[in-house]
Amino acid sequence: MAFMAPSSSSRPLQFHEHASARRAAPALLRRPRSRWRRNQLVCSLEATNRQAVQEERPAAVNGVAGRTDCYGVFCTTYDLRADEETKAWKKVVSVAVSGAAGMISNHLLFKLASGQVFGPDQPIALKLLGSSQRSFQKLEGVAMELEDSLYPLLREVSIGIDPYEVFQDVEWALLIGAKPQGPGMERADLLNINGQIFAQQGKALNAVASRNVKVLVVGNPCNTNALICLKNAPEIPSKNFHALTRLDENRAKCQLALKASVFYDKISNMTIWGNHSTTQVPDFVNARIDGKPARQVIRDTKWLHEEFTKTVQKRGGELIQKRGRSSAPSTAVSIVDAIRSLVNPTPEGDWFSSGVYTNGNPYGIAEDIVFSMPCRSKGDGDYELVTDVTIDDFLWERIKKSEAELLAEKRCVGHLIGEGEEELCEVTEDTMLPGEQ
Ligand SMILES: NC(=O)C1=CN([C@@H]2O[C@H](COP(=O)(O)OP(=O)(O)OC[C@H]3O[C@@H](n4cnc5c(N)ncnc54)[C@H](OP(=O)(O)O)[C@@H]3O)[C@@H](O)[C@H]2O)C=CC1
Ligand SMILES: O=C([O-])CC(=O)C(=O)O
Repeated sequence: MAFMAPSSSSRPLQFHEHASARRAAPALLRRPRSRWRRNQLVCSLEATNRQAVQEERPAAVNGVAGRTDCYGVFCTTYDLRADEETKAWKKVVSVAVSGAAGMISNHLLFKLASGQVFGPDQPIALKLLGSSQRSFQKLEGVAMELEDSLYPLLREVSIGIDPYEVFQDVEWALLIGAKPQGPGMERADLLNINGQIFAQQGKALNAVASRNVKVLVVGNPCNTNALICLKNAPEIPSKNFHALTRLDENRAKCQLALKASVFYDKISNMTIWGNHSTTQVPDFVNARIDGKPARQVIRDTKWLHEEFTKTVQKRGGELIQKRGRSSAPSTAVSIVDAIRSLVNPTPEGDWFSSGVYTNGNPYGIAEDIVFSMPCRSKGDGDYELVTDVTIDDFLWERIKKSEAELLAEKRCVGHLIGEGEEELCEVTEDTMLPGEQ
C-alpha cells in the first residue's frame, strides 16, 4: 500500500522504535521483522489521514490506532488539505544510517533530512542503526532533534539495533558505525572487529534490503569493510558497494586550489586511487585546474610529487592532532557529495572518485578488491569507470603499493569473506588510516 506524502505543513511522520531495542541486550542476529506490521502502521496512518481530509479538520491523533511504539510528533497526524501539492513529490526514499549516534552522523542526518542530498522534492525515511542497548538512548536523542527540526521532507524515523529490522527494504545504506582503533589495538584486531560488523551488516542487507540498495561504507578501514560487506551480500550487485574516498578527493582539490591560488570550483578531474589510507594516490597527472592540466598550472614538480601527495595522505592525521578527534563535519559533507555524484549526472568531461569493486576494471588493478578509481554517473545511482586517464610511472608505482596493501588487508579478513584463515594476516607498516601516524 502506498504511503501518501502529505504537505509540508502537515506531516504524519512515523517514528518507530524497533521493538527489539527495548528488550534487554538482544542477540543481534534475529529473524527479520515481518513487513506486515510496518504496512499495518502505514495503513492506519493513511486511514486516519483520509478521515481528516473528509472532515476538513486536523486529525492530530496521538498514539495512532493504539500504537505504543511511536514518539512525540512522529505519532501525530494533521490534516492533508494541501494534498494536491504533494502529488508532484517523489516516492519516499528509504535510507539506513549506521553509527547514527556518532559524530559524522550528527552532521549528516540533518543534511539528509533537509533535502540537500536527494533533492528538495524527495521525501525521505531515515532508519537509524545503533550497536547496542546502551546506544539506543542516544538514538532517541538524535530522533528528538530531528523531530524538533520540522523538516517537511522527513517522513519517517525508525531507530533500532538489529540490522535485519533496520535495513528492511532500504534503498541506501550509509554504513558509518565502527569501533575506533583503541590504544594498543593492532591493525589486525581492528580489521577483525570492524570486519565482523560489516560481515553481519552485509548479511542483513542481503536478506532484507531492496535488491538494488546502494551501500556506502564509511567506517574504517572502509575499503576492506566494503569488500567484506559485498562478499556477505551475494544477492546484491557488487557494483552497488562503495567505500568513501570522497573526503580524500575534496582534500586533494583544496590543496591544488591553495597552491594555484584559485577557488576550489576550478579544480576538476580529481582522482584518488587506492585505499583510504596513507598509501592512497591523489592524482595530479589527470587533475585539471580551470580546464588545463594541473601540471601546466602548477610548475613545481617537487611540490606535486612530494608535498601534495603526502599532505593529502596525512591530512586526516594532522587534523586529529589539532582537533583531538577525527574529521566529522567534512566527512559528512563528503558523504553528501558522494551520494549527489550518483544521483545527479556527472558534468561533461569531469569525474569523481569512489572506492569500488575492481572486477573488470580497465587499468590492470588486481581484481576482487575495493579500490578508489575515477567514476562517472548518469545520475541513476549507478556509475561507469572512466577510461580516458593517463597512468604514468609515478602513479603506477604508488597505485601498486596501495593495491599490495589492500591485498594484505584482504588476506587478514579471509575468514570473513569465505577465503581462508585469520592467521594469514600480516599487515605491513604502511597500512595506516589517514588518521594514524
Ligand atoms: N572514510 C572516511 O573518509 C572516513 C571514515 N571515518 C570513520 O568513520 C567511522 C565513524 O566515525 P565517527 O562518526 O567520527 O565515530 P564516532 O565514534 O563518533 O561514532 C561511531 C558510532 O558508531 C556506532 N557503532 C559502533 N559499532 C556499531 C555497529 N556495529 N552498528 C552500528 N553502529 C555502531 C557507535 O555507537 P555505539 O555507542 O553504539 O557503540 C558510535 O555512535 C570511524 O570508523 C572512522 O574511522 C572517519 C572519517 C573519514
Ligand atoms: O582515521 C580516521 O578515523 C579518520 C579518517 O579516516 C580521515 O580523516 O580520513
